[in-house]
Amino acid sequence: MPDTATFPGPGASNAAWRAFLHGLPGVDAVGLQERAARLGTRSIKESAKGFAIDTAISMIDLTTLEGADTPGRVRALCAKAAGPEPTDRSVPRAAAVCVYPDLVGTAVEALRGTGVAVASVATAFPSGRAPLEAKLVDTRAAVAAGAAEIDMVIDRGAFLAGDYLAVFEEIAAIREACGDAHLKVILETGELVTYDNIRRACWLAMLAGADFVKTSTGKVAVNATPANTLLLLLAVRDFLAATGRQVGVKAAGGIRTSKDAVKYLVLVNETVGPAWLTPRWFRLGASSLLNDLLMQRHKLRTGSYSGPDYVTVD
Ligand SMILES: O=C[C@H](O)COP(=O)(O)O
Repeated sequence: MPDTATFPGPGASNAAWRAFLHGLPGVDAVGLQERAARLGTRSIKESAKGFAIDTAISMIDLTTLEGADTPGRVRALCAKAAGPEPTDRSVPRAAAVCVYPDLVGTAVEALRGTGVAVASVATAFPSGRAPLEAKLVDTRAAVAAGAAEIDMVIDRGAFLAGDYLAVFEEIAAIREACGDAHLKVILETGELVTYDNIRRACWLAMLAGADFVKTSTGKVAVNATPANTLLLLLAVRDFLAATGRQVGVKAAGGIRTSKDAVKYLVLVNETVGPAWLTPRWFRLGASSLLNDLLMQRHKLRTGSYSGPDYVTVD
């Protein structure tokens, strides 16, 4: 675990950042994948399944990030996030609804008084390719419209070119533009090529002020995986030990089944433990997971799957 004495201080040069990030311990890729796979096969007791499903529902950032999104679609999603099963009030609400910045106002209106947060992607999502000034405008607009959480994506081009200082400064500037809103930093792990790079990007984001580190946009070939999520969990654990500051983790992209969601909860429980096992510190970013969780919940309670009319279309 890195010592705080080795952290680059304010005004550190790119060379200092490079020395710090490349001085982090290398990732044992085979060991990481084996550990993630082993934890993924761990079964949970039948009695704990209901709790796990409800916990997963409460951790969802219910997401729609399509060019064809409409206010009507966002309102329907908000209704679903606030009351996933209208005839059963025991179903927990989702943690947040995640939308593009121009739809934040619609979501804020629809979710008022429900306790569900509005999250918005910003900073030229999903590519991250725009001038910093445009990214700041994007972020401020989303916050001004009422977003309580901003999901920013890092500039992978700068990171892969070794321009760590630029990535650090950009995250720090967006963190400042967020004001009271929480900042989730999307590393886009599927484009960072190596596990060592994922660990470096994660430390860079945490040191720049990220409230959450998030695996993926959901828009590339490889999104959340148990291995890259495990790597983030180990980093936030080490960061807490080194600095006393807790950072959340969001696994996002490609998580569609209850089985997968429960695997992520087992990963959290077995690595960083109950301190992260709440929506405050762990999220599942997903556009089409909720229905499967609702169907499994119904099966657990009644012994049979519901008919096709039981859940609304995602
Ligand atoms: O942040 C959430 C992701 O964009 C959702 O990805 P997904 O559509 O694969 O569930």
